[in-house]
Amino acid sequence: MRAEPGHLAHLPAHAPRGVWGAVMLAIDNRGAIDWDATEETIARLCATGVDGIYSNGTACEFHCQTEPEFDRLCDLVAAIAGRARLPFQIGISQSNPRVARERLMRVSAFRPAAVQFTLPDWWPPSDDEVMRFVGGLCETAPDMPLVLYNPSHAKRRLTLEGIARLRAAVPSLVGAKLPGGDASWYADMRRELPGFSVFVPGHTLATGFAQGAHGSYSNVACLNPKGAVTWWHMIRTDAAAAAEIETRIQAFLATHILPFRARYDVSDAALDKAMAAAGGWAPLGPRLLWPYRSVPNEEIATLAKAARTAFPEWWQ
Ligand SMILES: CC(=O)N[C@H]1[C@H]([C@H](O)[C@H](O)CO)O[C@](O)(C(=O)O)C[C@@H]1O
Repeated sequence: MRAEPGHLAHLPAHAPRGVWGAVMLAIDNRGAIDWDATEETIARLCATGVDGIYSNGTACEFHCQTEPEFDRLCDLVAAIAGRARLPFQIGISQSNPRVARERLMRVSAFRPAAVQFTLPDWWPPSDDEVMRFVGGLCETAPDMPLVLYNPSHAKRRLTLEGIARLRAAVPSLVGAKLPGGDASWYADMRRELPGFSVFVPGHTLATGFAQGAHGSYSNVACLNPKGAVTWWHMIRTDAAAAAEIETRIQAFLATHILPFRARYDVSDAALDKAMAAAGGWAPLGPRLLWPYRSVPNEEIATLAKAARTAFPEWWQ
């Protein structure tokens, strides 16, 4: 069974939907955060028509930020998104659960639309510990909508049934950011999580939406936020055209992006930032914070050309 085309309408009003753009950090030649360029990047992202922006996902290198950097970035994101009247989410994710809880306490003051969190990560938490952790986040900020970020590289992966149990116990859990799956995964998702916002990877959004997903914290928006927004509109109005674009996106990733993993031994954050640098919509290079490796600068011009050849309509 396919999902109702109107499945977005079945979400509660405050649940996230659509294409959200990742805040990414501009890094200077010495390896420090370039705050001016980062500010400019966030402002440009806000002007692209995305449904919202979020900071401190993987692409934002949350795992490498110090606490003062985290606070400064939250301040910046809240100010710029506020000025643009755009919803924003902040990730409080941290492998140390007590530090994550402290981040949650501090960001509540900025009134984000929701907060994203990963599970405690050094020692994989048991079911009971997961429940205590998420319950504790809810106690810390009872009115804050929570979004679980449980990617495929998380040390503890929850099943859809596990997420449903968590949601039953913690009603402020409104959504999750998940790797998605095949048709049977989506069938399980529709059964287990009705009215719950499920976001899937950017390059699978057309097939994901057709099967009941509600949006994406999107890698396609790293490459070209306006293009990702146009595509999202198409996904809801012209499924055949949207599927054709998805085929092109996946071919582009397979041919031009994923090979960087083996060639340079880089992380997903490095792939996202290489795409952003090639997209050229912001003063952003491919460099990551220490100690992570990046796609070398010399690759960006070739990648930029490949992107414009693959999606000429996005750079007109
Ligand atoms: C393929 C894709 O869209 N990847 C995106 C992922 C996934 O949305 C998430 O891991 C769920 O699979 O989130 C990010 O890492 C993040 O939040 O910074 C950005 C990245 O571009």
